[in-house]
Amino acid sequence: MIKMQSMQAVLKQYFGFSSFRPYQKDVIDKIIEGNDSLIVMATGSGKSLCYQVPPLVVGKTGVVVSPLISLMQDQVMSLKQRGIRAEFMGSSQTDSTVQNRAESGQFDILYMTPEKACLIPASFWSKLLSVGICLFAVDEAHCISEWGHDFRVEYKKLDKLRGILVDVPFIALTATATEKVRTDIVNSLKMQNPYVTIGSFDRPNLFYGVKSFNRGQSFVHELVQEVSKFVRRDGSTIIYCTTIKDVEQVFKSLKELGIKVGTYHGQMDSKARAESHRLFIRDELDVMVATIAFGMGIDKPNIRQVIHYGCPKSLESYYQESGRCGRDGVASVCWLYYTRSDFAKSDFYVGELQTESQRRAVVESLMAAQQYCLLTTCRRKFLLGHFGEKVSADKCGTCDNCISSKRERDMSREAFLLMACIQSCGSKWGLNMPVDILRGSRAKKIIDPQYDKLPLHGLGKDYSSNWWKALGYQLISSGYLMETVNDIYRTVSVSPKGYQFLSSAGPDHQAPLILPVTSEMVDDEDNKHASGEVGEIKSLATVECEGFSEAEKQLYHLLLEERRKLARAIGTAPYAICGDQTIKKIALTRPSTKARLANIDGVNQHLVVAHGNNFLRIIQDLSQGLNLTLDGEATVQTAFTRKVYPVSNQPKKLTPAKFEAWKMWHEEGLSIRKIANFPGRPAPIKELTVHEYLMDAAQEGCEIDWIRLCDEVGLTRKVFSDIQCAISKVGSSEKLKPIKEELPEDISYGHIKTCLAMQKYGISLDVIPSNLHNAQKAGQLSNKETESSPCSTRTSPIEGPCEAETLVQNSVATLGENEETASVPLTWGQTVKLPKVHFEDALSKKRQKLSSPDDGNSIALKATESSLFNWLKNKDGVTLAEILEHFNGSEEKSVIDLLSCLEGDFLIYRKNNMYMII
Ligand SMILES: Nc1ncnc2c1ncn2[C@@H]1O[C@H](COP(=O)(O)OP(=O)(O)OP(=O)(O)O)[C@@H](O)[C@H]1O
Repeated sequence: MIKMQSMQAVLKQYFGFSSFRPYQKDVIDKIIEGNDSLIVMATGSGKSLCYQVPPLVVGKTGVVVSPLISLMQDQVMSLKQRGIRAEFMGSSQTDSTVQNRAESGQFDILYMTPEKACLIPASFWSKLLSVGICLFAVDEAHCISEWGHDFRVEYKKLDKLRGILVDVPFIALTATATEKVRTDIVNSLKMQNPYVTIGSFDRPNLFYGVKSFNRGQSFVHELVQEVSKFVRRDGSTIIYCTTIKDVEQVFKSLKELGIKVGTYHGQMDSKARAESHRLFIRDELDVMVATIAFGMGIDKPNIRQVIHYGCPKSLESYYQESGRCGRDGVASVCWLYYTRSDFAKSDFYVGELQTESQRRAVVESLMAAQQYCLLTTCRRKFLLGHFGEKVSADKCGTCDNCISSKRERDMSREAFLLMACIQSCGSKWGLNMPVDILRGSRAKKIIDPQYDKLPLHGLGKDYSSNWWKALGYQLISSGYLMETVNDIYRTVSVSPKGYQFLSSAGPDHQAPLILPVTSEMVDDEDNKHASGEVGEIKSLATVECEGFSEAEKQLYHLLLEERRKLARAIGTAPYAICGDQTIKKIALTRPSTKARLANIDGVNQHLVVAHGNNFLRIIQDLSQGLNLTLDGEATVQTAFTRKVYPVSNQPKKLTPAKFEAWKMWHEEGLSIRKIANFPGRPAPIKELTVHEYLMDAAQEGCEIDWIRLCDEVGLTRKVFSDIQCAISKVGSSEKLKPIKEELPEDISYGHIKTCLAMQKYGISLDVIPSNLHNAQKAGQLSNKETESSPCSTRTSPIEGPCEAETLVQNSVATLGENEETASVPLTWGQTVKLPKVHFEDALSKKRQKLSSPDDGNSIALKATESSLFNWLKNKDGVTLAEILEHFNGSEEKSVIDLLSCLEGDFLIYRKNNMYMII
């Protein structure tokens, strides 16, 4: 329990977060207990926190091995902005004192390259061991395995440290690891009975889409126009190209449009690459055009779009690279553009590989990426399936294939021609040969084997070669054709299912064969240029600042600019100070005191201590200029009630009954109960069924007012967070039953499904008002009439100014003479020495000051700072209403003031409008 409180305190104090993400708490616990651990979790899921928190809890150094200097530098920069003592050791470290300071235990977190870890003398380790080392973490651990997609030889040598760091827990972390790679990691690092955590690979806030394109200048022109619009509206973009030539071409076109763009590739010298990287993460560049040399571990949270300009060489690298997108959890988009020629690059990727099995692995990886490109079903399901994760739903609702209603038509004649042609030329070629025959080619490769004499020669001239290849891949994915790999060569043959079709057909008669018209086919059939389709990016872009008033929007942008200036002045990245989402919350709540600022999710203690006064002054000045009041009631909910995609017509996959139910609820405002018992029905249906209809409608992109829905089904913040806890305990949201079993009886499947849907669409808990108008008792979804009411868009945050001494004063008061100091700016740009705050000391001293509980039976109980604190100590979180009920002898305003003071002192915190002890 004590450890838990410390973990929670560390989380808020240093990171500014009020809750752990799934798995984090358990993993941290296990590490603190001394277990070796293997952590396989999605990109951007927060793995780093698992090794960053333990050193702060136990007060010993955590050593982290990381493959890239730039990655380590970014991490160190961010940690320093959180008041954490972090450094890196590697060839580019210019500070010669780092090693001495490291071995005497002066760092909480110490990063090093694998080379450094292996080469540093044993005396370094023994000195560090004597002062205390709490973990040895290997980040991007898939680099250990030759089976991983990014093998590094030096990683293989880390095992020799096992004999030196005998009782130190070894932690391996990666976002992509097949079973084979996982076993390799555990064996290579000689892990002993490791605690293994494998989370979901899903990134629910990412939209996945694919398009075919041609590498012509006109396409590049269209693309850069769209990117420039996107950048202006939504934010940072990375464009990954497969060649340096493409990088240069796209870069040049963007530059000509006046976009702030940089490049990153292997032919740039290391200084130029580092500068480009630095400018991008510091928001000085809006677009980075790069080869895959740029990427692993980039944790700039506000990248809103990742475009692949050309098919990647494997789905593993696609997942890693697209995983740079939307790391703050906000909806973001990942587009992949491919051309047919990308699929023929096996020769290029196979390069120097010696063995057939290595070459085969590369070809198979490329084939999986090709399959992803040509898919007509849910891309997310395919991607997750590739990593061994089963998804029962056929549609995710947030990929291009799930949201667009694809055209289909009978292609039996064309399928007959292609399959017959493959059969006629002996099934020993890929798709190119039969397609060239059908298109009547007279190339040498056709004439020599006399394929021009085949009766099918020239019968397929009406379609382009790309059209035929698209059909070929449709037939492969629907099982009429089979593709086989021989060394690096692929051949296509007719499958038993295809034979069946051929044997019952002839040139003039075939059974109907309905297939989707893919985007490549559409281009051909409608004579439509691929470039015209780029425009779709726009309609799928994230909706920034939805629900903000005009003035709040302005304030948000001004605050972003102020954060950027501050970051520049202190030489850090804006996101290291705090994330965009935190700035949004500041723009909406406009705190007037440090206590209120500290209460915002994402605000850590270092920010409050070092920059709090400046932030408050700027918030005040800007708000005044925009006629906004301070301590505004957060219209936060509306800001995060993101619409999915507006739908005017019935989505194709939604049955009329479901669409009707959604229209009655959404457009006519009828309650779920009214819809279930609608007089027009032959017989009433269950309310739970109506609720499920609404969930299906949401899945199909219909707009849902989540506040109203939560209100109707009784999904309170408490219920929502109970469900989140249950999910994190179960470790997966794939099956509902185990989650339900972790929860009280009165929390229904309906609640769980709503909660999951909201998580999936990235809808924050903040949307749920603290006092639901109609909130039924949980679990009574089908029992009570819940007339719909106009949706409340306002919560009731705690009001009233805080007259408490400020956090800085408190903290300074607890410091001894010899406390360490940290350099922080006084105003934007100036720096002074501020005492380094030891939070635990402050906390314990504050606790000692408090007297024993005066929780009595008196009729009118008065709240004091200490009585309030002691009473809260025994509670698992209470609402303001409950506090007021208990301390019935105190005025609401004075209770709120006391709470603000305790919050300001970091003794209590507020989460989902519940007050808890840190
Ligand atoms: N509990 C939390 N609450 C809010 N944000 C969090 C939490 N934990 C981590 N984050 C944020 O999530 C982002 C991603 O975290 P992190 O860099 O650790 O991801 P990762 O799992 O290592 O991903 P990758 O494998 O792609 O590098 C970071 O910006 C981090 O600050």
